[in-house]
Amino acid sequence: MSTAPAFGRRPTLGVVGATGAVGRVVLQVLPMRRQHWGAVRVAAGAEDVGSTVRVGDEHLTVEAVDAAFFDDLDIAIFDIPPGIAREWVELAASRGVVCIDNSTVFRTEEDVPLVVPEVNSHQVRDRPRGIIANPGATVMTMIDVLAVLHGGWELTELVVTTFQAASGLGRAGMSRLHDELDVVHGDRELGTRPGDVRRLVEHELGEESPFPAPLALNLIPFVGHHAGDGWTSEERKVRDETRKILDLPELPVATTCVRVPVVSSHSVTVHATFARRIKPSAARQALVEAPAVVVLDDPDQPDFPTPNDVVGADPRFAGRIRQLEGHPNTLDLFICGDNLRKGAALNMVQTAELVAADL
Ligand SMILES: NC(=O)C1=CN([C@@H]2O[C@H](COP(=O)(O)OP(=O)(O)OC[C@H]3O[C@@H](n4cnc5c(N)ncnc54)[C@H](OP(=O)(O)O)[C@@H]3O)[C@@H](O)[C@H]2O)C=CC1
Ligand SMILES: N[C@@H](CC(=O)OP(=O)(O)O)C(=O)O
Repeated sequence: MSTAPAFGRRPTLGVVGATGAVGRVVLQVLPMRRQHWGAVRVAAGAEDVGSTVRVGDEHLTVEAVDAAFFDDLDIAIFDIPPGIAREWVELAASRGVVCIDNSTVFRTEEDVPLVVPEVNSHQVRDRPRGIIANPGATVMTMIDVLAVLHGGWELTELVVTTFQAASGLGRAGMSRLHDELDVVHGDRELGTRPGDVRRLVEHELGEESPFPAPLALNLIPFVGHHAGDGWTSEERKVRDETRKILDLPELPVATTCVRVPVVSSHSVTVHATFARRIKPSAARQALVEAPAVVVLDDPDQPDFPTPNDVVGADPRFAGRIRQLEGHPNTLDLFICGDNLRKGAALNMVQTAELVAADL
């Protein structure tokens, strides 16, 4: 569809990859926000075509992704693997569909905005190619918080460690973690001898896995692939996407990305340095006032966020806010957020709504 919807007609939304880990959450988020849309259509890979998915009370038939699918759409959300995203997104955009893509493919391209509505909503209009990129879930976990702190104290340096859930690798990641947990269940000696978990998991499930090491009873300090100089692709993404969203192209960002045996919800520790002196109490108050952030921070209770406690929730949850003695321009904190929800699906739907309001 190459023209704006007729006056009074609500736009038609397409969800491509509707049966995946993120796509399913898009369909869960939509019923509460259904008033923005006319028809909703869904598409996925061959194995799901013809099946039915639900958006609230509506039952939608999954269509094939082909040129015809894009004919009647105004806006499309893409939650498909990066290897096929460029082809379909560019085809849809060439047919006048405004595309919001969740893959890594367009995020660092100069003429594609990378949008978080709470941080840089104005950029949805600056889409010369008709394409808007959605940030990775890891950056989404911390970006609202960083934007608030940057607004108050001017960020000059970041040191980040991530604790990423299995669902960051979609359905395949969640499924593998559950399979491994089934295998390690019940043996209380397991984990006490070097390599015993790896031997058992590989013996029972084979060596082929979406993860580069066993995840059950373990953690993996390597997410993505090697991107040069010892950094992983995920660590480069955290740096590049953070710089682009905050418009700080030179910001030093040192990240260590770690996969942990959590089903869903990413967490990060942040050690941030600012141009101005920052008091933890003032930072806490600024975060309490931020609409998309919830502060859970009382060391005496103790009260802090954990990934499992926040799964399924929309906000980012911040806690453990403190400062290194003698370093008044720094702040340390811990943040959790559902990587499939605001980390991916909800942010895309909110961005689509901004576009829809303006068509
Ligand atoms: N999981 C996360 O935390 C995040 C993921 N992302 C990105 O979002 C995208 C989707 O991720 P996720 O939901 O985790 O992935 P999943 O593997 O869980 O789902 C992939 C979806 O894409 C569909 N698909 C696969 N191949 C094709 C094809 N050839 N043609 C059409 N549809 C196809 C699948 O349908 P079928 O099963 O029928 O093949 C499925 O609906 C990826 O680009 C990922 O990098 C971004 C941020 C966070
Ligand atoms: N890569 C993240 C999930 C994510 O944000 O996807 P992307 O690769 O599209 O940035 C993870 O593995 O946890």
